[in-house]
Amino acid sequence: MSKRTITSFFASRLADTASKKPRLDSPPDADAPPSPPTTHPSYPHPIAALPTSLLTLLDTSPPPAPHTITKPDLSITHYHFFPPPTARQLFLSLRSSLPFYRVTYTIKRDSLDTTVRTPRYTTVFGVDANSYFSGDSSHDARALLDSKTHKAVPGDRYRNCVCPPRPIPGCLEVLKNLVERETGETFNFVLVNYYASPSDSIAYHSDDEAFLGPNPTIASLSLGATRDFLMKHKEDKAQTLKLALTNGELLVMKGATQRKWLHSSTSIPIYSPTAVDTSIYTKRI
Ligand SMILES: O=C(O)CCC(=O)C(=O)O
Ligand SMILES: [Fe+2]
Repeated sequence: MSKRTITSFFASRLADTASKKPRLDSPPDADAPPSPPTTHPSYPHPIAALPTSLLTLLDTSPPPAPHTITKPDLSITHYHFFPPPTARQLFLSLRSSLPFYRVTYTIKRDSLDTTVRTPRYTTVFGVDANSYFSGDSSHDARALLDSKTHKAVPGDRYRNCVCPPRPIPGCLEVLKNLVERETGETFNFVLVNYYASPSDSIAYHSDDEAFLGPNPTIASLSLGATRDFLMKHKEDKAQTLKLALTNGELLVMKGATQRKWLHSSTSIPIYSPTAVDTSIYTKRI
């Protein structure tokens, strides 16, 4: 590449960056006091807002450069969405503010009921497209309303639901908005997995639950340690994929990907007190 070409390449990148709008809807004022925590009766405790200094970093991060992967029945785009130091601060902030839990469920093993604990921490927010929460994350008495009638949702609508509706707290709403702006998609669930030790992982599965629709878009933001994301085609066993998801990377799966492929996330190979990981998993319904 000639010198002239390199210069013009960087000149156009700089021009792009300068013309890019701020990434956040309301860019933070660095001197503003932190927003109050988000509260709701469905939360075990108030959920702290992201620190203002971190919001400022999110707003000034450079625009990400997407990469696409071409394989049969697969639609994946991935981005270096946040610079690693910003992603690390996000990880620490969310790890201390979010109410994580281990999901347990019961299976029959040799006709005995056995309780299984999932090998990761999780926390889920959002509600399906039949309902929505009134107000926004600055309101603490947000009511669950029917999407069509705009009246209170009947008490039994989510009675047997494994993930009872919970409004998305402000700290995750910010990230959801950034992902929506970049991908042009809208999401109404945010699931955060926290892999707290080397033995934490998620087994092969696809996010193909009926309520997600036939071709759901799933965006996954990785924060913390680099971790292998493994994929295999459901029918064509020769088709596999291994991606090392790094701190601050955003992976977007679309189209037939959930119908045709399985994905899993391994436990991390080398453990140190800092090599823990979380992924923010945003689902569109
Ligand atoms: O943590 C990840 O990257 C994947 C998580 C996942 O596949 C899920 O929660 O369904
Ligand atoms: Fe998944």
